[in-house]
Amino acid sequence: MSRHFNYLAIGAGSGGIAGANRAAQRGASAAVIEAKAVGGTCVNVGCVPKKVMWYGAHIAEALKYSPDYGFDVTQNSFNWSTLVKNREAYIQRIHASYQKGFDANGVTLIQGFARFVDAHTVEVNGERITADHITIATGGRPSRPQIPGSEHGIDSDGFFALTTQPKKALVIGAGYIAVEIAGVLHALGTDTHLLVRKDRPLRNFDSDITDMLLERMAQDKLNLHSHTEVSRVEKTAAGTLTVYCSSGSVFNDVDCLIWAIGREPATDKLNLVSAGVQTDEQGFIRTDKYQNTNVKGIYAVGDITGEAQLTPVAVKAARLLAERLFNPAMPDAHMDYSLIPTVVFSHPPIGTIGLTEAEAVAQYGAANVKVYRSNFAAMYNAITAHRALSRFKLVCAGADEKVVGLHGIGEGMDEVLQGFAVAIKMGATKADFDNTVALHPTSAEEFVTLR
Ligand SMILES: Cc1cc2nc3c(=O)[nH]c(=O)nc-3n(C[C@H](O)[C@H](O)[C@H](O)COP(=O)(O)OP(=O)(O)OC[C@H]3O[C@@H](n4cnc5c(N)ncnc54)[C@H](O)[C@@H]3O)c2cc1C
Ligand SMILES: NC(=O)c1ccc[n+]([C@@H]2O[C@H](COP(=O)([O-])OP(=O)(O)OC[C@H]3O[C@@H](n4cnc5c(N)ncnc54)[C@H](O)[C@@H]3O)[C@@H](O)[C@H]2O)c1
Repeated sequence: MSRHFNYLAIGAGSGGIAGANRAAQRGASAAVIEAKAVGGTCVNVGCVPKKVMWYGAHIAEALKYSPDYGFDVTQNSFNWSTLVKNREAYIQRIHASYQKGFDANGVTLIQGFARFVDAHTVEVNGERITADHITIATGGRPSRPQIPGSEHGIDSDGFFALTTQPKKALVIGAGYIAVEIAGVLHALGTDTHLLVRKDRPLRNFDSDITDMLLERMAQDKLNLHSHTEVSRVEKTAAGTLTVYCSSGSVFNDVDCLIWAIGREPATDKLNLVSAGVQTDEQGFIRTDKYQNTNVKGIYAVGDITGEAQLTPVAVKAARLLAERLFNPAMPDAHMDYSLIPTVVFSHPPIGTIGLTEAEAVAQYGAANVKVYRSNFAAMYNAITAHRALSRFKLVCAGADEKVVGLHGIGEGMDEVLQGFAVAIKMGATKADFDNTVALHPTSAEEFVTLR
């Protein structure tokens, strides 16, 4: 048995789905192969379940503030499994809507694990499938450290598989995932410890923003352990974990250890050698700006390319590739990887685009960089005993004070960023920000009233 398509995506995650649908909309016969669940990391074990958990944490925080708003509420319990059940039902609905989209566009979904046979052929479930154009969109998986007992921990996939709430959790790592999972667990009432190897999490972010994150973590009593690296994990007879660190500290009675130490590309089992596709030493498939790999007719998009590992990046790159291949009006379509906005769903959320202050100084020289910042109490917390600060910051460069970086941490920052990202992508200057009438009373207005 064999089939032929104009366009074939391997992996039905953010990039694979977006590219196959767009190719079909442009008249190509298109198929996508998925080994696990449609929607990939984002829908099943990433953005979507994470954001649902974050909203759950948000409600826990609102309950904490509610007495100051006049509510006399008795919270009897929090049922983790109800939250998980409703979250998974939502994910099932997303699966169904993807199938509807495939049906509407005429995309063929093939369930199974794909391996290359040659540059135009893949094999799945014993069937050979050929295509004029093949896009590798296989994403990645969580990494594990090579230390004794690491198998006693779980990773972000395991976190989303938890059906009961951990009592005492250790989250290891300093990136997005570690910060987000630790924040959710802490807000929902787990005794949470975030362990980072250096002084702080999110070290690539603007230090003014991470300073405020550290303040807010301390205020909320989330246990951050800096300069703490796990060296060994042991399981006790009682089933709990004892976690030993190279600093000498030991954590006892841990019932959940979560590794959030980065992700590795899923290229190892694809048999790329048969197709002649090269990877870098870490296994990522590097492409040119048109998503071309080193083999003609084979492309890569999304996390597998090692570029910014974000769903909208995978989606946009895949759609633009499909436009280039099948839309004669867009022969030069390609993704612009500059100025990608990003949000960390911490407590409160962080939003950022462009250069940090340190990066701007390195690029333009200190004399050519001007920074504006504001610390303020968002009105949400103005009447609560919990007086929490937000911090917003603009990094400007050159005589015309072009805004080259915008950073914020505070309630609502996740929603504030998108509109400002448009302005910055268009090359807005500080004067453009100043010329914009504020929206009052909001946190966002701070960005157009900075002095
Ligand atoms: C915990 C977590 C939270 C995240 N939160 C956010 C967020 O808030 N915002 C954001 O923008 N991004 C977030 N991300 C990142 C985002 O999920 C990824 O950037 C995005 O999913 C990448 O899409 P992709 O198409 O490259 O790969 P994936 O979504 O990983 O999809 C790859 C698919 O390929 C399949 N596959 C692999 N090999 C084969 C094979 N040989 N044959 C068939 N199928 C195969 C896999 O099963 C998978 O379904 C998060 C990630 C994680 C882990
Ligand atoms: N809100 C979002 O948009 C969002 C959320 C989650 C993930 N993501 C994407 O997924 C990607 C992966 O996230 P991530 O958090 O897994 O990776 P990451 O690369 O952002 O962070 C991994 C962290 O783990 C640390 N680390 C590595 N080895 C370690 C060890 N042995 N012990 C302790 N710490 C160790 C690293 O120093 C690094 O800080 C992100 O880069 C991001 O693009 C995005």
